[in-house]
Amino acid sequence: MNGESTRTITIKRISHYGKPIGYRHLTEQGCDELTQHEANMTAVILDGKQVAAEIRAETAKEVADFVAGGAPPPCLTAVLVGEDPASQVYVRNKARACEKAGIDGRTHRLPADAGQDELMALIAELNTDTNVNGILVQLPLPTTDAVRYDEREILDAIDPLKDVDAFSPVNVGLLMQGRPRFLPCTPHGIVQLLGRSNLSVAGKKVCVVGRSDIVGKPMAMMLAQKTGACGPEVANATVTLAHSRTADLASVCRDADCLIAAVGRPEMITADMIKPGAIVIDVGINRVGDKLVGDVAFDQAKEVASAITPVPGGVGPLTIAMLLHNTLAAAKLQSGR
Ligand SMILES: Nc1nc2c(c(=O)[nH]1)N[C@@H](CN(C=O)c1ccc(C(=O)N[C@@H](CCC(=O)O)C(=O)O)cc1)CN2
Repeated sequence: MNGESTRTITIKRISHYGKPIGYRHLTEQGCDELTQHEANMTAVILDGKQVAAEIRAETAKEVADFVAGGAPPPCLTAVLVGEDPASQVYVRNKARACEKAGIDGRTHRLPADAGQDELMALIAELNTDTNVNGILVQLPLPTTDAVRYDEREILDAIDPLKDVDAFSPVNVGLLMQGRPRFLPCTPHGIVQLLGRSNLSVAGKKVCVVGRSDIVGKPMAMMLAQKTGACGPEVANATVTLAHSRTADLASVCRDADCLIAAVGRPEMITADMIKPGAIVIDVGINRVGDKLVGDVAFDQAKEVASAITPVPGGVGPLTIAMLLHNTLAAAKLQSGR
């Protein structure tokens, strides 16, 4: 053998919703690598719409069972301040998704210049309304010449038991401690997408780019938790939380087995920043002209990655699916059923 080490490899083909996703090479050393790249395939496209439809169907079934048990339909109230076109679309889509799942979806609209006091008064009213199980304030809040909202004060005012976005300090703290009440919708959607695609990040290096309260920070926290703390799907990753001030961002990204981009800068993650065979999750939704693009330069990234989410049709649809899930969870929590 000339002193050379041998490498016994078992190749296991894996798939995502019936489509071949690549191969796992199981070596003697116990190393488990996704090496679709070596197999000379372009990345599998992770279909967020399909996974979201599956989760929404499961939630609809659970809602029907809950109501059949004598409970009123869960009620989600969205608060939309101003007329931002994207926010209007998201709120409308949330209402439609609620209706399809058997959830009572309501929307309160306030003018952009309603002001902090009026918005705080509405939150106080919704907190005490026993018919309302979930409350969300659509973000971002508008800024006008006359009015600037204190977003933190508003999110802090939402009753944590009705906080289906999981943005309140109590729910953030519970997640941090590994005993979440509600999981924030976008990171939870990503965990579901990975888990349901049989993509494990346990023991792997994950780099989350972007430290927002909505995605980056909770995402990092969830992936680093022990098995079971944030659901059975994905945990035990070694996580790096990178951001705009990270030194040599490209090499930090390139070191990751799974790269999650949530920075809000169109196509800033280029192919040279991706480790061959890495899983790439694109959370960005950027409007460039009349096109919607992610934070990842998709066409070049898919030649390097083993699996990648598209924009649109990747992470976005999962956000609303997980919101329905949280609304049902809130209704169950409040009814004690
Ligand atoms: N209170 C909240 N505000 C915001 C959240 C949130 O989770 N809670 N997240 C985003 C907006 N958002 C939901 O509110 C959201 C964004 C995108 C999608 C989505 O399905 N995107 C589609 C593309 C849709 C399009 O054409 O614009 C996709 O990616 O395929 C759903 C929900 C900020 N605010």
